Amino acid sequence: MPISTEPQQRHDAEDHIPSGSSSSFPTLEHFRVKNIPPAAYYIPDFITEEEEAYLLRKVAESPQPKWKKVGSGRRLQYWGGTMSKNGVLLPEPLPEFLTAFPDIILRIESFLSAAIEDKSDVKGKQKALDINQVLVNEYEPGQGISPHEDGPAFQPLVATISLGSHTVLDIHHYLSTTAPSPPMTTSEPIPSDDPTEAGRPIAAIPLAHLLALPRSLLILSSSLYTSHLHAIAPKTKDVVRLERGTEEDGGVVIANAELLGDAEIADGLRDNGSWAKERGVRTSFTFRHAEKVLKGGAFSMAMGGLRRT
Ligand SMILES: O=C(O)CCC(=O)C(=O)O
Ligand SMILES: [Fe+2]
Repeated sequence: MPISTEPQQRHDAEDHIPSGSSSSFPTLEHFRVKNIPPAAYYIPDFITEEEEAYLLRKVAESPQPKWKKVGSGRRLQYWGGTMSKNGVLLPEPLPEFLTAFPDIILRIESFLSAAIEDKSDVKGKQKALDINQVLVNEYEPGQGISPHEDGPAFQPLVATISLGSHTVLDIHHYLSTTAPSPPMTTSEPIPSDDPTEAGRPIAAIPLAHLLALPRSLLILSSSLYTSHLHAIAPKTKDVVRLERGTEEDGGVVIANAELLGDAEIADGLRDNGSWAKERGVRTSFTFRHAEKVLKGGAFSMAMGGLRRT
C-alpha cells in the first residue's frame, strides 16, 4: 500500500488512531518538503473525493451570515470561534461536519500525533496539534491572499486541506532592515495580519512555491510559521515547473514536486518540464490551535462538552 494514501483509507474513528508504534507509521519526515526553511509537510489525498464533496456541501449549506467577505473579494468562515483583538479565542462549539463525520479534526490530530516522533518541544510543550479553530477560505479564480503571518496567537503548527481546486502557496521572507535592499524589495511593504510585524519589508520574489492539489493536507510549522510569510497570488491559471524555465509563461518552480502523489502530473512535469491548469473555485480549511482561550461562559462549556479530554 502506498504510504501516502493511508490517511485517506481510514473511515471510522477507531481506525484513525494508528495502533502500531511510531516505527510502523510513516514519520512526518517522510512528507517533508525539502530545500525550504523548516518546516513544511505535504500529504497528498488526505481525504477522499466523497469527503471533499461532503465538506464542500456543508460549507455551502451554512447560514449566509457565517460568511465574511474580505478585501480582495474572497469569502471566509470561522468555526470554533473568532479571535479577540488581543489574540484570545472566543470559543464556540465546532460543527459536527468537523468533529463527527468525517471527523477530520480527529484524523489530523491523530495523524500528527502518530507522525511526530518526539511529541514535546524543548520547553516540554506538546508539538502535536490540539485543534480549536478552523478557518474556511473560498477563492474564486483570480483571488488570492497577500503575504501574511498567522501570528503568535496560534501554535506554530497549522494544517490546511485544499478542496475543489488546486492552488499555489507562496512562501515569502522578510528582508533585513539593516542590510542594503536588493532590487527585489517591494516598494511598499505589505502589511502583515500580525501587528508586531506590520511594515517590515518583504522580498517581492517568493522564496518557494508549493502546489496544493485538491484533498491534500499541507502543514506549516516552526520557523516557516514563525519567521516567514505565506501568500497566494491572485491568478486564474498556474504553470508549475521542476526547474526554472526560459519561457515567459509565468511558471514557478515548485518545491513539493516529489510529494504530489499524482502520476499524471508527475509524468507531465517529467516529460514537458511543466504542468499548467486553470484555477477553479478553491476552498481551504485551515486547522489551528489558538493558545489563549476565553474560559467560562456558555460557549466555552458547550465546546468543552464536545471535545475530548
Ligand atoms: O487558503 C490557504 O491555503 C491559506 C489561508 C491562510 O493563509 C489564512 O487564512 O491565514
Ligand atoms: Fe495564513
